[in-house]
Amino acid sequence: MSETMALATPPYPAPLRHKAGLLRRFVIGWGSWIHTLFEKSYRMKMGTVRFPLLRFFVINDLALVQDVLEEKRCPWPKHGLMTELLRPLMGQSVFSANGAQWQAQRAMINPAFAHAGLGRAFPAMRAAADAMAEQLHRAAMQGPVDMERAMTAVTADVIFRTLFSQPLAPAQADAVFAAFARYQRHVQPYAMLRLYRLPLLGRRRRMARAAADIRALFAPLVDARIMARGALDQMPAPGDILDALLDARHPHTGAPFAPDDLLDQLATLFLAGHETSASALAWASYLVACDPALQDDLAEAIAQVSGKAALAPEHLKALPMLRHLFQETLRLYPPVSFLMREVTQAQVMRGKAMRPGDLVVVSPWLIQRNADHWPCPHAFDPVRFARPESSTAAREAWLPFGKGPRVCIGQGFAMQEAVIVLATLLRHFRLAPAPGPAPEPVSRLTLRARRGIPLVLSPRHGLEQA
Ligand code: HEM
Repeated sequence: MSETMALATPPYPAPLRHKAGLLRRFVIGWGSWIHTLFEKSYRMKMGTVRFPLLRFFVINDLALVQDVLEEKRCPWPKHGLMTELLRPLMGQSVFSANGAQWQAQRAMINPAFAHAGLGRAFPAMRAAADAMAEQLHRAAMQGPVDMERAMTAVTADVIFRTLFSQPLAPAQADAVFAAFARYQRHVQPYAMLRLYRLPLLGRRRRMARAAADIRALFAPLVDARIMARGALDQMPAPGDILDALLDARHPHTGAPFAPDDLLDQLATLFLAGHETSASALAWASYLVACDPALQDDLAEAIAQVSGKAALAPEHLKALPMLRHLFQETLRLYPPVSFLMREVTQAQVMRGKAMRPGDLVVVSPWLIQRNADHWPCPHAFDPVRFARPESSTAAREAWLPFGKGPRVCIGQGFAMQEAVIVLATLLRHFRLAPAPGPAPEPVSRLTLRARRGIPLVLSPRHGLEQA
């Protein structure tokens, strides 16, 4: 395997030599957070960044990270700025709510989420991955394929099937991709204008329009399901997440979700459930495209494990290297690169005085690229996840899904989905980077590539299932 070869360093923005001043940070931060980082950001235990509106404390020290994310000493709610950035898309849902409201929502969603139990979700994931392969065979004949778009289509299809028991049409998936890209384009300047206390220049309206385009997908499906449940008492319910959300009751009041709240939760599960996975899968396909030896080893392992049979749950267990590829991708390109929390009590951390309202940033991007935890931190080395000496780092300094009570509800779902999608992709195609510049990661709400991730896909005859 590629273990003995020199390790490749996939693209990331060259850190600035020194911390940028207010004006420079505004200009650079307009397009992407990670471009404002400077060399010391990748080494320091804790740093401070001042904006006219807010002070940010960036915490990389693992003991402090645990203190914040585990909330053992005091509450560390999601910061109001983050809630504001997400509100048009998700309302006040389980991703952004705090305190008792969040607790009740999570309690109502947890059983709904058991409906996405991994065994149960498997067929939906496999069907979406097979549909992806079919579409990609057609698309690949036209030239390089943008993997960001392709991975959005398949992950949106997976979550749609799990939520609503029906596939998402490719045209709908494209519309979601375009609307979310518009949202991302406006949200980053919005955040900068807010932080600098400047007029928002219509950004809020444009974000609301993009969000409405995405949310419009759901209302007709909910209405149709409610009617069907009323009319067809005798018919078995599909038993998907929508059914479970309709049956969910508030732990104290016994009330169901109000119609708007239900839409907020559906939009949240849809967006959190596909945008992040799409980003990581697009980077994973790029990383493997740049390592032909690894790619051939993986394709051979998939063929050995499953032959030409349809993928089954037991095949996934026998493909640890595919899992390590995805873990390493999430280390290098965490889709949620910054977690934001609010200081609720005045306190001192590493000699820095914090006041209520200050913003604390825990950054998977920085922690997972810190040389104190990871040797050759910017290099692509999936095998590191197989080495016993990485186990402490993998436990403590690998947090693409967050940690503590607010840890991602879909972690197991995402890992299973990734292995199915990557196995299907590698079974059908040999991947190579398209000619032209390497993709450039930019981080806004999620981490994406500035101009997409184009790959050349050549059919691998003989390995795809019969
Ligand atoms: C590679 C894929 C994924 C990544 C990297 C990811 C990452 C994250 C992270 C970092 C958080 C915590 C944010 C914070 O602490 O501020 C989170 C929360 C969440 N994620 Fe994921 N996620 C992924 C896939 C999914 C999937 C597939 C679903 C649903 C099907 C999902 C649903 C959620 C929800 C509902 C929350 C909010 C949990 C709460 O606050 O109680 N995510 N995710």
